[in-house]
This record gives sequence, C-alpha cells and structure tokens, in this order.
Amino acid sequence: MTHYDLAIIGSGSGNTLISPEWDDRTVVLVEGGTFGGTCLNVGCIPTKMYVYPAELASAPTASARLGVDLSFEGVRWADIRDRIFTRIDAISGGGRTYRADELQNVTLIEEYVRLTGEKSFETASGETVTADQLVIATGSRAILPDIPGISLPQVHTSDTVMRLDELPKRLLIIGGGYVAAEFAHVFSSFGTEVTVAVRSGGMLRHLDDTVSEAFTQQAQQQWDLRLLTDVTSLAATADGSVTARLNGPDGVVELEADVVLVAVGRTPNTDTLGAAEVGLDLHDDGRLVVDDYQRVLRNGEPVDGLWSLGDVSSDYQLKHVANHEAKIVAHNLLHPGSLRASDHRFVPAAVFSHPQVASVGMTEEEALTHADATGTTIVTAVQHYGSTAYGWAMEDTTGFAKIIADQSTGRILGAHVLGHEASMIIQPVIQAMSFGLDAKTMARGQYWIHPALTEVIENALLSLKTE
Ligand SMILES: Cc1cc2nc3c(=O)[nH]c(=O)nc-3n(C[C@H](O)[C@H](O)[C@H](O)COP(=O)(O)OP(=O)(O)OC[C@H]3O[C@@H](n4cnc5c(N)ncnc54)[C@H](O)[C@@H]3O)c2cc1C
Ligand SMILES: NC(=O)c1ccc[n+]([C@@H]2O[C@H](COP(=O)([O-])OP(=O)(O)OC[C@H]3O[C@@H](n4cnc5c(N)ncnc54)[C@H](O)[C@@H]3O)[C@@H](O)[C@H]2O)c1
Repeated sequence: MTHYDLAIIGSGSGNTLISPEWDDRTVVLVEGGTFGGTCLNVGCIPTKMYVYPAELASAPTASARLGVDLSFEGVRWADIRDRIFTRIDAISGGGRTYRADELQNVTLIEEYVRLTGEKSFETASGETVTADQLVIATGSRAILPDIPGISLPQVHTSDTVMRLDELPKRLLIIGGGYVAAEFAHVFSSFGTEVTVAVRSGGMLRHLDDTVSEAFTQQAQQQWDLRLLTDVTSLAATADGSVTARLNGPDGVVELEADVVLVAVGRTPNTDTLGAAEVGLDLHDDGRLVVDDYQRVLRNGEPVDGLWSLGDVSSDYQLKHVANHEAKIVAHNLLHPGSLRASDHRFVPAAVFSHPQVASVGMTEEEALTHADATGTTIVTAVQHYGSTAYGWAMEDTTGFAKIIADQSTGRILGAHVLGHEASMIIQPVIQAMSFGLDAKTMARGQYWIHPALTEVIENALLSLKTE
C-alpha cells in the first residue's frame, strides 16, 4: 500500500491541479486511458480542428451567391487526420512525460482504478493507494445503445470516428445533439453523404426552441435528416458496409452506410470507478453529487478531503466548466479554511456546426417559468444578422440573436445566437450577465464597432422593451 498527500484520478482537467504549491508534497495522478483526457484527445480540440477545414470546404456553396465562383476539389482526409493527430498526440505525449518523469514528487499510475474506500483505491494490477485528499476527475464516456449490430467494426463513437482510415462515402449518424450536429457538418462538407437519424422531432432540442427549430430547418436542407426515427438494428453486408433498419414516420426502412457514428450522449464514469459501492451519493444519471465547493457527498454530507470536478459530477459536460471547477478545487485543496464555491450562474455553450450556435442563460421557456415563479415579466428581442450592415455584406438570411431580459430591471436572462461566428459574438453578453450589466447600460454605455457583426447584439439589446 502506498500513501500520498494528494491523489487525482483522471488526467483531463484533473491534470491542472498539480501546481508548484505541491512541490514539497507527494502527489499521484492516475490515468487509465490516453494522457490528457477527452477534450485534448477525442473531444473539443480535434473536433474543432476538423470543423475549421470543413468551413473552408463548404465555402464554395456560400460564396457562389455573392458572385465568387470557387470550386471544391475534395479533401485529403489522411493528410487532415494526420496533421491533427500528429499535433495532438505530441501534446498528450509531452504532458505524459512531464508527469511521469520530470517531477520528483509526482507519480503517474497508468492503469484504471476502482475505489476501495472514500480516499483509497486499487489499481487494475492490484496495488492499493490511499491519500489524505482525493480528487475524482474521471470524466464521462460515450453511450452505446443496446441495439443489434452495435459492436460491428463499422460502428464508431466520437472516440474513433476522427481516426478512420478513409473518408466514408456514406455516414449514418444516430442522435441529434452536439456530436451529431458537429460531425454532420464536418463529414458532409468533406463530401460524405450524411444521414442523421433523430429519435425526437428536432435537433439540438436542449436549446431555446427558436434556435432548435431554425437549426433543424437548416439541417434538413443540408443532410438527409430523419426525424422521429429510431435505428433498431445494424447488420454487416458482404461488401463491408452496414444495413441499418430505421423505424420512422414512413414505417421501417433500410439504409446502407459505410460508417455509423453513435452520438446519443455520454455517461459519467462512476460505475467503472465503483463509486456506489463505497457509498458515494449519485444523481439518477450516475453523476457524483457534489456541493458548491466541489466536495463529494455521502449520505448528503461532504466527505472530508474528497473532491470532484468535470463531467463525472457536472451536468454541463463542457470543458470550460471542468476547467473552472478545477480552479475551484485547486484552491480548496490548499485552503480548507477559506473554501471557494463554483460559479455556475452563466455557463455558455456553443455548437460548432453549420450554422454555428451559441447560448448562455435561460431559454425563453425557462425564463417564462422563472417569471411565473417570481411574479416578474420578461421581454424578448430577435435581431437578424440580415438587418445589419455586416449581414448585408454576407447576404445573410438565416442568422439571428435572441436576447431575453427582465422587463423592469433590464437584467439579461438569456441569449441565443445562430449564425456565423455565434460563439464569438455572444461573448459580450456573457460578460454583461457575469458582471451584472443591464441591457440598456450595455447597449448605450459603450462604443460598438461599425459595421461589425456585433451590431446584431447591440441592436437586439436596443430592441428590448425594458422599462
Ligand atoms: C466529440 C466531443 C467534442 C467536444 N467538444 C467540446 C467543445 O467544443 N467545447 C467544450 O466545452 N466541451 C466539449 N466537449 C466536452 C469536453 O470534452 C468534456 O466536458 C471535458 O473533456 C471533460 O473533462 P474532464 O476532465 O471532466 O474529463 P476527461 O477529460 O474525460 O478526463 C477523465 C480521464 O479520466 C480517465 N479515467 C476514467 N475513469 C478512470 C479510472 N477508473 N481510472 C483511471 N482513469 C480513469 C479517463 O481515461 C480520462 O482520461 C466535447 C466532448 C466530445 C466527446
Ligand atoms: N461544442 C461542444 O461544446 C460539444 C461538442 C460535442 C460534445 N459536447 C459534450 O458532449 C456531450 C455528449 O454529446 P452528444 O451529442 O453525444 O450528446 P447530447 O446529449 O448533446 O445529444 C444526445 C442525442 O441523442 C439522443 N438520444 C439519446 N438516447 C438515444 C437513443 N437511445 N437512441 C437515439 N437517440 C438517442 C438525444 O435525444 C440527443 O438528441 C454533450 O452533452 C456536450 O456537453 C460538447
């Protein structure tokens, strides 16, 4: 048995906890998979490194409308893939070497582990480790629905689809959330025929209805979108492709695909860690229950010295949230007498698809419920990109920003943007919400660069009928 001052399970955002303040104490970092975790190896970073070339590949379609004739000759899939992963694998490898070899006080265990107590665990090879403080940062993994054929080699998740040997001719995506939206954009821009099978009546259903409906409409124009459709089985064919059975509004139909991407959500890694067996509190979806200070609860009470962060305990499943929580845990580990709380008031998110979507705060439906509960009134403004000069330059007909505010105070409750660079133009609203600026002050109290696309935000704020 080995004892450490600090043990961290998971090298995603968990890796950032090892600051110089720990130099004179012993730390063990445990990673059963690839060093650096989801975002670096199979998540945010490689996906966006695919999204950017996808923007370039789809430029000819957008530019012809403006009188610029470009032609798309195709993509060199293997070159793109190898460029992306040569860079990423080197970063992961460098991080691993630093933790494994270069810090005297840090031990790297490269095995999956299971908890044996609140602050103890056993490695796959049978070593027992205990610690004064333990951080669970084990993230989440892709869910595989229980349908016949799910284990076929042609069936992938986001973990493997970015490393395919070649660009598939036909791709079937199961799911209608973030991963489905981003990969549909990437593969279709590269020339793959993309079918998206969605169980419900729209894509990105967790977002504000105006955004989800507009996105679904545009998705229908770009991809073979099958709504209200269940994929009930997958079977290999003699030529190496897959026949999928789809049960939808037209009954059961068969569809041929070369590759299937399963994108039906992610589950927290608490079962594989044995969290329930040692009595830790879990939400219905399997996440660890934590308090505002990121302390893990057992029987409703925080366990002394046991912390968690990121996807394993957060219902956001976003890297900037995991990083924020890591900063909180980093402080609290070292300052038990002055704990800091996580701030989850205004968590933004973006979907890097076509169109791009970004949001922060309440949807209109949530704001109406909030107004009912508090006896307040909300106001909403929708401003189209096409109503501003930059929108004219783009001949944009689909982009918009929707802002929701409290009528009497002008407090911004939510913002939802769909269109070119939505993830960037929403940022001033995130700032205003975080620092308590009301809509009028935000609109009138600063210059807005003319004729930048941010004028969409300025005009939406000015259109809000606050008092
Ligand atoms: C395709 C995709 C695209 C994404 N894009 C974005 C994006 O654009 N923006 C965004 O904000 N978020 C994005 N995300 C989400 C983001 O990647 C995650 O929210 C984030 O990486 C979670 O970090 P984490 O530290 O909680 O977990 P991880 O980074 O998953 O780290 C957990 C680590 O723990 C290890 N582990 C698990 N169990 C054990 C065990 N028992 N023993 C030892 N080790 C264990 C795992 O191997 C893993 O390396 C994306 C996710 C995916 C899948
Ligand atoms: N840009 C980003 O920030 C980004 C990008 C990718 C992933 N992520 C994170 O990763 C997480 C996982 O992404 P995701 O797209 O897999 O999940 P998701 O929760 O966004 O979407 C899952 C989709 O699958 C559907 N679904 C669920 N079970 C199903 C089943 N059995 N059969 C058919 N459809 C089913 C849901 O209705 C939904 O449409 C996201 O929640 C997100 O937080 C973030």
